[in-house]
Amino acid sequence: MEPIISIKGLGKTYAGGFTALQNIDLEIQRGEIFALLGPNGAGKTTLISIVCGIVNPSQGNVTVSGFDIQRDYRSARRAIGLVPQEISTDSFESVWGAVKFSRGLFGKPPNPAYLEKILRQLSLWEKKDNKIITLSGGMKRRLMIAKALSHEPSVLFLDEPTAGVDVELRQDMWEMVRGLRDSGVTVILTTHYIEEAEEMADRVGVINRGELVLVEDKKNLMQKMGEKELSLQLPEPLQKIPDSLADLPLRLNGDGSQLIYRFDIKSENTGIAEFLRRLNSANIEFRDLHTRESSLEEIFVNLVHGARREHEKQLSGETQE
Ligand SMILES: Nc1ncnc2c1ncn2[C@@H]1O[C@H](COP(=O)(O)OP(=O)(O)OP(=O)(O)O)[C@@H](O)[C@H]1O
Repeated sequence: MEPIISIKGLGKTYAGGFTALQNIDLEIQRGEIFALLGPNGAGKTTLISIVCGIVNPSQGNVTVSGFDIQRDYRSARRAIGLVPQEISTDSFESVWGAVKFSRGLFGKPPNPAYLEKILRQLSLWEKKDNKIITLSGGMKRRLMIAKALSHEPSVLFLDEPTAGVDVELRQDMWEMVRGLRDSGVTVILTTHYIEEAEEMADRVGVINRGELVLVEDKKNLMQKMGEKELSLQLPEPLQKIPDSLADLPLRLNGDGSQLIYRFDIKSENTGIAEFLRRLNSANIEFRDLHTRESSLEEIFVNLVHGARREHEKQLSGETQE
């Protein structure tokens, strides 16, 4: 199936000469939730802004729903709903008035039944006649989404949808975004909360210093890059790792009551059987054991730090030449 968004060879150098994006190739499939992760200043907003036609690219092409964002700007833009980071609405407008107005901006004929459907989906129907100023922060955020959906876009961009939102509301937002995806909307979100990507995304893209360093199915990513830990609960805490086990990838937790063995999920031989045999020979007993996979956060930190180290190495190489 043709991707809903196709980005080829995209680059952006701002007027001052700063290159914010380079060589970005990315395809977004219809109906997926794609999370774009990256540290501050990595280029996430620049990328979204180009796709939405707010910033002009310096190189490359982007199509949305088959429309070139520069040649067919209006058709491409019509296919997109954008929820920016900042809440910006006319406070004295009613909820209903705001979504109706947003739809009108895209030249769409009125469709009260559709607007009712999205307000109900976003749990805002009861508030349709309320002035925006009377809504809670969470409701205002949902209203921003309703406005972005008002012209029936096929792709929804959410820039940091839950920044500064409390845990409970964040879970509600996640639930709601999944509901949108199930109703056929493709969702692309940027986030600093790795758990958000871990929780919601079908695929993850990591952007660092303007380069897309990785695009991967979330499940594969966690399997491919992740490590696992086997923790043994000890009946008697250990002061230190016994010398006879010193060559193994082991560590103790803070009070010595857990012995933690780290292994690679990809590896054919995890070494667990050997580890347990040697534990027995060392007369170390355990009460309980469990395994844990490394989180997306650990993977992400490794990736970004790894890339930074590589970059610094290159720079120091250049200065030595
Ligand atoms: N109009 C501009 N002129 C010059 N440089 C800019 C402009 N807009 C952004 N930049 C620079 O481009 C880089 C990428 O910025 P961008 O806002 O895309 O990052 P981001 O990944 O969205 O960051 P954050 O997570 O902090 O929102 C930054 O170094 C930023 O300073």
